[in-house]
Amino acid sequence: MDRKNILVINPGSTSTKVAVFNNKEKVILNSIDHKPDDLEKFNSIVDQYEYRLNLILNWLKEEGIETSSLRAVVGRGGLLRPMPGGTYLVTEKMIEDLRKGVQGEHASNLGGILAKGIADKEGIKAYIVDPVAVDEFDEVARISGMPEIKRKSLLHALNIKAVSHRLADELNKELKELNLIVAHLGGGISVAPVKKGRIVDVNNANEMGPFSPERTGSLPVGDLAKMCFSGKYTYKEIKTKIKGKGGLVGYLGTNDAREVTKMIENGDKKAKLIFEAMGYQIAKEIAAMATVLNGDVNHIILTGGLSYSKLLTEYIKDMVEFIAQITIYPGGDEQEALNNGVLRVLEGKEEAKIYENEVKIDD
Ligand SMILES: Nc1ncnc2c1ncn2[C@@H]1O[C@H](COP(=O)(O)OP(=O)(O)OP(=O)(O)O)[C@@H](O)[C@H]1O
Ligand SMILES: CCCC(=O)O
Repeated sequence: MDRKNILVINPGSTSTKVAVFNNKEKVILNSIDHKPDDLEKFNSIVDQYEYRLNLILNWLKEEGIETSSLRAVVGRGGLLRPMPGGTYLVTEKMIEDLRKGVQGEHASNLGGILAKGIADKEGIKAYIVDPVAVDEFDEVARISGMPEIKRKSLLHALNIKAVSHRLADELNKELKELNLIVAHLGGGISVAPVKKGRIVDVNNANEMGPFSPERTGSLPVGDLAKMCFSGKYTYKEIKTKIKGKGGLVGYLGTNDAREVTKMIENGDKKAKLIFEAMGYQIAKEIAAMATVLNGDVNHIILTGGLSYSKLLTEYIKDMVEFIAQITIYPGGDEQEALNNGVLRVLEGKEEAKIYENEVKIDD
């Protein structure tokens, strides 16, 4: 059979998004949703491997797509060791680290493992592209202010790199000619200065920067320390308050910006204040990243699900348009970004990186 298709696997906490591409053309796309009951029985994310693998293989069968038609398989990469961005071949060492969760557990740790599982059976290559552990920081950006704690690069690298490439293409420029600030506004928020294609700084989307639909972002540290030692909360409860029950969820009981917009339209003053505060913090972070680029900013990009909200984007625009022109790419398409990453390699525009050559392995 003619091997023409690329299988894309993007495992999330509540779904596994799958797609098949023929070159740039999306042949088919599906979101396989997982009920909480189905996932709760597993002790860890990697234990979900067989379960998610079978769902993907059954879906391919139902759609009449033979695995023998696949040219390559690509998965969303996870919390690996800090690494430069790019498209990576999935190697045994990478699989070992994805299984261990070297920087923690994340549903995307399964992406590379599932991709390699399917690719090996077909004797083809498996890849990951721009995982959340992409780290291209300037050294100065790692210093936190407390010697025991380092600033970490954990971010929506896949979409940030993808929209940066998209804007460069649309401007008919090379990415390495541009200085951009990209704000991915999703369930979590990453605001990154992209200097000639390199993400030289970013708020750690899990625990720093602006608050988001369900995360607190940065907090006054003294008050947080007091809360941690108040005896009222366990470590797990505090972690959930920071990520999961923070941000819009903490103040308004929902992580859905559409619901918040309805509340505001119905005259809810608290909802208006909180939503504006989120815009205010995002705008401040964008301006902070402009200083990282010494004010030499060609363009600001707003992307992610929240950037569908005109209310929010207009608020941000009003505060930061003095810095540079703003382009909005609502949503983002991670499946397309994964496919494009592999195509860049298959078409010889980029070389696939080898994980163990790019990261520091000291264990
Ligand atoms: N049409 C819309 N108008 C306003 N807000 C929207 C719209 N569509 C999605 N959102 C909001 O976008 C947010 C989710 O964004 P997104 O889908 O990018 O997040 P995610 O994929 O769950 O998480 P992440 O981007 O952190 O990986 C939610 O608050 C959601 O309500
Ligand atoms: C760690 C940042 C990416 C995410 O929120 O999933």
